[in-house]
Amino acid sequence: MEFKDYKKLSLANDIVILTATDKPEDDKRKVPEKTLQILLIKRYEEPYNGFWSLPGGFVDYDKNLDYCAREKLYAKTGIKNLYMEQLYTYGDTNRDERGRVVSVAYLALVKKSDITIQISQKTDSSSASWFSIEPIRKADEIVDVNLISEDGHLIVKDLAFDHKQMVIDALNRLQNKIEYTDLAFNLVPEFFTVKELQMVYECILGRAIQAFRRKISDKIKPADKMKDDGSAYRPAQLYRFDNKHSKF
Ligand SMILES: O=P(O)(O)OC[C@H]1O[C@@H](O)[C@H](O)[C@@H]1O
Repeated sequence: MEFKDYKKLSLANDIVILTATDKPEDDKRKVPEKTLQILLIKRYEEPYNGFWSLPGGFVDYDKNLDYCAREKLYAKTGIKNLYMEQLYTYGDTNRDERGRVVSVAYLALVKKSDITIQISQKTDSSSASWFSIEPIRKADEIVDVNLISEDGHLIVKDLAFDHKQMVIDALNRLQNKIEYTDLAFNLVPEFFTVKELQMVYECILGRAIQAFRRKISDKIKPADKMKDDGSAYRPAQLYRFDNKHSKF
């Protein structure tokens, strides 16, 4: 067969954008636990009209794949310059009823403080929203997920297309990579306490980590600052990422 004889496919990008944020905390004296959140977009057209979905879209014929993913992300959410890696390629023949659409999914990590303002500036910001992630694990693997709106009222169990599987795969990727890479530092501000960093690791892994300070010590360095939250307690030392050991 010649090139012209092969039927052409359509190509899409989808992006799993994750951030870590404080869980609502009753006891104001404690460092709040963290929860992972994901940015979803509401669809206002068929297929899956009215469903929540990952930000994404079709790849432009004349643009590079990674460039397109970043451009679509910016167009739909106002976010740019964030950590992003390819996750997986989703190619089931029936994944999109409009035709043969293969989607290359990306995992993006972002500090929430960097992007809140940009989202609120978007004209259609009402269609973009953060959801807290409640992973369902079997042994150590994440096998399903519930997504809960920030006010806790809406629980999303199904997403458009195969996007829920993309979310599950992204969470497993993050969980598997976090212990041997520096990925977690994309989810904390420039200055953080050891306890805050530990909470980020623990919410990704879904379990407590013993002797965390010792395990992390060669990746962080003290900053010339203390965290004073106004409480009667001693201010905590702030640290920053020490990227001399970075694998990136
Ligand atoms: O959002 P539109 O442009 O309709 O279509 C793009 C979507 O079509 C799906 O196959 C992809 O997963 C992507 O999210």
